[in-house]
Amino acid sequence: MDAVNKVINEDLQKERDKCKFNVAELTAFLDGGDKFTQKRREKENRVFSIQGLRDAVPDEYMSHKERYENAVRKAVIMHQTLGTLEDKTLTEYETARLALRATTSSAIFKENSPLMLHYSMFANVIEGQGDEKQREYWLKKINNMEIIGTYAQTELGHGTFIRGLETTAEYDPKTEEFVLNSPKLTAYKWWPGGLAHTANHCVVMAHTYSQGKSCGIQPFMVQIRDLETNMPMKGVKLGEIGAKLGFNTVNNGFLGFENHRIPRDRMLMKNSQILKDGTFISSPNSKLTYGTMVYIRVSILGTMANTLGRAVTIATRYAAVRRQSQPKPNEPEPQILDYVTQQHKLFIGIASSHAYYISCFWLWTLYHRVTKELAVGNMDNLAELHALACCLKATTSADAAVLVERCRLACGGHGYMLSSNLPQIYANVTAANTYEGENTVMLLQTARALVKAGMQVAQGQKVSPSMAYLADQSKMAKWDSSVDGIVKGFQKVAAGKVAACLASLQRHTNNGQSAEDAWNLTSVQLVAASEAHARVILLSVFKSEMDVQTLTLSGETRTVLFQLVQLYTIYWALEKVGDLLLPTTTTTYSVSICDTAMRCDGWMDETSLFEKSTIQTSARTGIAGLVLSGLVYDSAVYPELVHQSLTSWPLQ
Ligand SMILES: CCCCCCC/C=C/C(=O)SCCNC(=O)CCNC(=O)[C@H](O)C(C)(C)COP(=O)(O)OP(=O)(O)OC[C@H]1O[C@@H](n2cnc3c(N)ncnc32)[C@H](O)[C@@H]1OP(=O)(O)O
Ligand SMILES: Cc1cc2nc3c(=O)[nH]c(=O)nc-3n(C[C@H](O)[C@H](O)[C@H](O)COP(=O)(O)OP(=O)(O)OC[C@H]3O[C@@H](n4cnc5c(N)ncnc54)[C@H](O)[C@@H]3O)c2cc1C
Repeated sequence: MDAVNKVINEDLQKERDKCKFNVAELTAFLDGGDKFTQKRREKENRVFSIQGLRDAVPDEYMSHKERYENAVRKAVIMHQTLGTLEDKTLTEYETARLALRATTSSAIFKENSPLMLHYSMFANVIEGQGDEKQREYWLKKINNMEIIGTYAQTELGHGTFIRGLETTAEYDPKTEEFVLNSPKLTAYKWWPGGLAHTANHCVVMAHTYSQGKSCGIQPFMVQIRDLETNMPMKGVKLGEIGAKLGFNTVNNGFLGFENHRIPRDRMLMKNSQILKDGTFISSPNSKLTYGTMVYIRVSILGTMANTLGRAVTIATRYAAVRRQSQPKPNEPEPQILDYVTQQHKLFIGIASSHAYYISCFWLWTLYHRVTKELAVGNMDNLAELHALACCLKATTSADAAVLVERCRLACGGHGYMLSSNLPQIYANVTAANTYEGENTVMLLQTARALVKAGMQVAQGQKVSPSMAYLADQSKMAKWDSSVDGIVKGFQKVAAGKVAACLASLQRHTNNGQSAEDAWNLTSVQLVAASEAHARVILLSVFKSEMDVQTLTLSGETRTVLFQLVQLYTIYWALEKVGDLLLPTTTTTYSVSICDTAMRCDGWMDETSLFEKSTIQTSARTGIAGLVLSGLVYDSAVYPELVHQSLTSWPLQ
């Protein structure tokens, strides 16, 4: 550890020496307590000390096949290591939190692993879709790696439209088997991670038929490879889908069936069942089959926090050590971190990483509550969970992709080097805009719920807690530049957009358009309303969680966390200034956003609106210190991170 703590650059040490807040306290806060910081460090130090995880040559100089084989080699080491580090004393929530903060588990190794789907979706779908006997039988095999699996839903012809999936499973009551087929090329499963060579089992989502009738899309546990020879089973065709923008060691593959027979008990029967005689018993809610996707969408907020956190750590460290240009004659070249434009590029990434992290755990809490309710047949809160998971997954992944690319750009030519790791981080983060529900489609799902809530409000009915603000008819007579005031402004914007969508839908149907065409014609506005709702949630949760969670922290630590909340809130107020300036259908503002900038003069200078979006130099040391002091990552892991003193950034 001492070697790892060796400072490699005097600029970094200089920044580090200025730190005024309690790094250990802040690190423990983000980890969930001192004991978790210790556990995380043990895990990270154990993994980082394994020489076998170091590539003999940079993997970009390997062939596609060599990279895959190298990834398998490391996956085995990681499994053996992380397996021994598994702490059975932790709750599921604590384990998830630890994994999220640990740079070793999800981020660097699992994310690009051929076992990624085995860890992320395979176990979860059995947990969520298997009946008690099936869970008992399969989870043991999965957890001790007797079988390796993936989640095979997407097909060549359909990814978004699950009800359009073409893989068929026809029940044969004579043999009490299902016969799986891929009737057309478009029915081939296409994309599942690990499917090409790694997985020997998978959960297949197939259009199921029994007694000549459709039973909808059901999940099936299917063995696709012989456990001894690893060759494809009879009636199973497998292969690799080819090189991609990223994830090139995840081994994404294709899968086709030709009269492949499986026993009846391979249909996962927690929610729906097919009896021996072929009688179909449908699920109380057909969308329970989609449960694993909701689980992953929730976890994607954490993945975005972790991924963006790594990118902004790299870029901010770089900005502390890179010296460039000579704005003041006869003075040394300044650290590029002293340029306000550089701060403007990076500090929002630091704030966003924390906002996603806090929102992830807030949403996890709802997820676990709804999962418990579903277990006793209570579906009341499933729709709200689905709506939140969709818009937050879409918004955080879209923002993270933009901000990671901005981190790359902020490092100039060196950011374009693969050795910076920023291109690889970008390749991974941008995929989250597509997988687990393409972002536009996800935003439109939330828009469905918003339109429904808007109509309920109009009829004086109660709506779900996360949409309750839609019923707030109070006028914002004067712009309030506090965080709470800006959050309220965003609530008015979202409410106005929802109202405008309702008006548009009504106008189109009044003009004779069908409901579906009216929806399509209004879909751009619906996506915007859904994003506005996501902004309300992200901003309000970040603030409200900080209000509650930081009560026991010291003054300096609270200050720096609330500076993040303020930066995040005002950044988005300025990004969405057009929405905030526009009189919405439910609210008009007598004061413009410029007054906000005026009121935030502790933050901003008094010139153009654009310059008001920058962070004064006096605050430069503040936010940079957060990441340079190891807030985003513990300095024990990135010892060369600097501690940056915080100036007293005026709080509103
Ligand atoms: C974290 C690191 C690891 C990452 C690993 C990543 C590897 C990647 C894996 C994958 O990508 S797996 C494949 C993921 N694929 C998808 O996400 C497909 C997206 N499509 C869908 O989810 C659905 O097709 C749809 C878009 C939701 C539409 O479904 P459907 O056509 O059946 O329903 P609708 O008619 O639109 O809506 C009907 C009704 O149902 C409600 N609903 C829809 N989905 C859910 C759900 N998951 N949970 C609860 N409720 C749901 C929907 O809101 C409608 O309700 P009402 O409005 O009628 O009340
Ligand atoms: C890296 C990666 C890993 C993946 N891993 C897996 C995996 O392990 N298992 C698995 O099953 N799948 C996996 N997928 C597939 C992924 O789930 C799908 O790509 C995703 O669901 C999008 O579906 P699609 O590719 O068919 O795109 P499409 O749905 O065809 O989207 C194309 C365009 O059409 C638009 N569109 C589609 N439907 C609508 C609509 N109703 N309204 C408006 N616009 C619409 C979309 O917005 C988008 O702009 C992975 C994908 C990637 C990129």
